[in-house]
Amino acid sequence: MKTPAKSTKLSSKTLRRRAEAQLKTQTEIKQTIPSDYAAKKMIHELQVHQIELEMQNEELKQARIAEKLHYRYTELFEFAPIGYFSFNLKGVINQVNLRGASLLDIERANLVGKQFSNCLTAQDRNKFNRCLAKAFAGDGIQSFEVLAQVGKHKCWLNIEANLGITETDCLAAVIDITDRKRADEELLFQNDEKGKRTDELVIANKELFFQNAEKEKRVGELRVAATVFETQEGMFVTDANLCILRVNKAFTNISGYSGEEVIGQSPKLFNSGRQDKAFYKEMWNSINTTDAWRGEVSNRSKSGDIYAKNLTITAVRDGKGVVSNYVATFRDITTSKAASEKINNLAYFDPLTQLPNRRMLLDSLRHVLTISARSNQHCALLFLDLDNFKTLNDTLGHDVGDLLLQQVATRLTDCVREGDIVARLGGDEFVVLLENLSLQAIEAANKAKKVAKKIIFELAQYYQLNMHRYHSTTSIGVTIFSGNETGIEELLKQADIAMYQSKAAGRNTWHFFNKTMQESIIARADMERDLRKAIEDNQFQLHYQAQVSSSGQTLGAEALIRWQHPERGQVSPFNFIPLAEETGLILPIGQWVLDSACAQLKAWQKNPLTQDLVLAVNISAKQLHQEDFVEQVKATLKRHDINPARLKLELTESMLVENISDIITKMNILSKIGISFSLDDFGTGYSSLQYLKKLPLNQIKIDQSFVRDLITDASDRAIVRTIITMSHSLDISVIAEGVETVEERQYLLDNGCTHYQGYLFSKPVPINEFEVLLKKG
Ligand SMILES: Nc1nc2c(ncn2[C@@H]2O[C@H](COP(=O)(O)O[C@H]3[C@@H](O)[C@H](n4cnc5c(=O)[nH]c(N)nc54)O[C@@H]3COP(=O)(O)O)[C@@H](O)[C@H]2O)c(=O)[nH]1
Repeated sequence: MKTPAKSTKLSSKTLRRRAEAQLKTQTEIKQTIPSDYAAKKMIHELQVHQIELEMQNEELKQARIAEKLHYRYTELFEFAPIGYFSFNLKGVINQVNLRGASLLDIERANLVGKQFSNCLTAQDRNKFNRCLAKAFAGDGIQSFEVLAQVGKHKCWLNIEANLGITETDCLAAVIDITDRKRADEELLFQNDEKGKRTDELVIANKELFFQNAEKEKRVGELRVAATVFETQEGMFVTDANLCILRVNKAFTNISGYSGEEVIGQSPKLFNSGRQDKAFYKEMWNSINTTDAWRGEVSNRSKSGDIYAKNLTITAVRDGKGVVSNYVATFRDITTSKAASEKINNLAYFDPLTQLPNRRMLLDSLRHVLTISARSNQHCALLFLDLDNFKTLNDTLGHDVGDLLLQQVATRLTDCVREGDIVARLGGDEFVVLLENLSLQAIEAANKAKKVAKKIIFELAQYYQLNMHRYHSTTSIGVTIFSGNETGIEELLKQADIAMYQSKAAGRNTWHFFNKTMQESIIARADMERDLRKAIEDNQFQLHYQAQVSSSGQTLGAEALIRWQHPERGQVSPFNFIPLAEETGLILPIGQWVLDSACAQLKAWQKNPLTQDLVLAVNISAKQLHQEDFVEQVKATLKRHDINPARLKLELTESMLVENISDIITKMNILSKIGISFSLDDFGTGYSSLQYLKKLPLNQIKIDQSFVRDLITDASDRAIVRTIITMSHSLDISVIAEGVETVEERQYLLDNGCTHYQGYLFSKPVPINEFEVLLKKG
């Protein structure tokens, strides 16, 4: 601490001068100055001296105040409760108050001139030096805590250091914060302890919570166990000796036995006798080795009824691993079993005949193919289709049809060995699968042939269908196979193809499948595909063949369709019309022909040379049997606005077998509006004079098969003459087709046939050629 500056005593000269200066400013003193010089001077001297005295007094007074202040300040400095230090740049103590020295417990005199950092613990010395340097650098007050080595003790000091006013030293206030530090540490420790205790409390809480949860769980488990025991499933518990200890309500419901009736008894009480010893042996084997068994058993209820149940037996072991109990749970599956059997039946059996259905057949075939692949045994697949079944259904009704199917099923089953499969595919189609016929294909075929013959014979026997005695036949296709090289669908197709051959061969017979037959079927499928495309792409054309009178005049023409196939060239109607009829494609084709013919008639109507020509159009059975056939024809006529008298529809004899009354009605309607009818291929079919009379026919066409050998064949001549005579007697005009020679024409003319069609006059030709011929006359 610096000593305050002492009051410097004024020199007498200075004092005199100041007193003189002050006297000049004191007017009241001047007024009292006497006029006498000496007196004046003395008074002046006295006055100056008085002022000098006053000034000295004042100076003394000020010095005393300063001294007092100094001591006060020193007192404050020395006895302040804070240690004050002054350090130089190197950290050497310049000054220190008493508190500072006592903080470090070192005599003040021993501190001044020493490094302060020497009083600190080694680890805090750098910290002190760093902070001191910052203070000297003018970084403001540096506040930091250091640990000082005070004698044998350590003491925490808080230092606040700042650069002094002179900037030559650094002033620092130092306080002992050891107690606070300890209190902090204590607090920290206590907090730590508190934290630890809180953690322990949390753990304890958790443990308690877990214990409660466990308890809850166990209570819940017991509740669940109790509930489970009383579920829909029957349950009983036995001891290790199979003595029943407990049963649940469902047990009583299912078995009919109350708890009292069975507790203490053995489960043998429920035996139905349907399971043999081996069954139980296997069951106990499983329980003894795996502690469980699951399966289906039939048991006897108290009432004596047998019921099926799904049973699970579980062995319960005690802590030592010894079986203490057995728990049996079971469900009555009598109803669900019956239901699943029913479902299975519906899925795999035909409900009408109870025979396996298509799905079951396919499954069986798959199995047979696998077995055959291993054994090399030949098997046979017979595909059956009842002949004219549709007619029976249509005439006597479906109920009667169903009766026939049922009886057929029984007869078929009787025709084959046990193990062979008879299945119904649907409708009137059945399949017979004959297994393990022979290692030799020939022998297998012979055996299959025998079965096929037997089936043909048995199915051809009379059936009693309610009130009706009915005769039916069947067509069979047979394919022989061995191994699994040919797929299931392929085998069915082969047998089907063979069956169609039997149909084509007149029905009521059997045929073996052969490759040629398959090829023709494939060709037919190709043709059908092409025919559909032909309709879409309009690949058809009409050719016209003249119909002439005995004088050679062209009365009209027959429109004959031609198919210009993009790859095959011209396809004959002989090849595609039958297929079109079978597939129904004849309907769009027939309509196209009718439309084209009418369009041609419309064109002819405008020309005097052609306006009287009659155009004959072939109508197929399918077309004629359409319900709206009449409307279609009328609409076509209207669309083209042509005279109906110029249109002639050619029907064939064979078309007149079915629904004759409907045909007559249709013909009559069309006939009334002027359309004429010609009966084609006459003599080749089943001609009944009976219906001939009823039909509104305008013309009969003698089939070319009778004309072809007319000159050489007497019977053809006789037929032709008969047809001509009959036509005349029915007052129907007659035309002969296929007239190729003058002799044929002459014979026909000589016998009264005056209209002809044939190569002698013209082949069927395109319209432009036909019109050229017309012009030529
Ligand atoms: N439903 C429809 N059937 C049609 C249609 N167009 C033809 N057909 C029928 O196709 C069969 C074959 O007809 P096509 O090959 O045209 O044969 C006809 C004539 O070309 C042939 N013919 C005529 N004259 C002679 C002859 O002197 N010699 C000889 N070898 N053949 C001759 O006869 C067939 C005429 O048949 P038809 O109808 O019976 O008068 C045939 O059955 C056609 O009916 C059609 O558009 N729709």
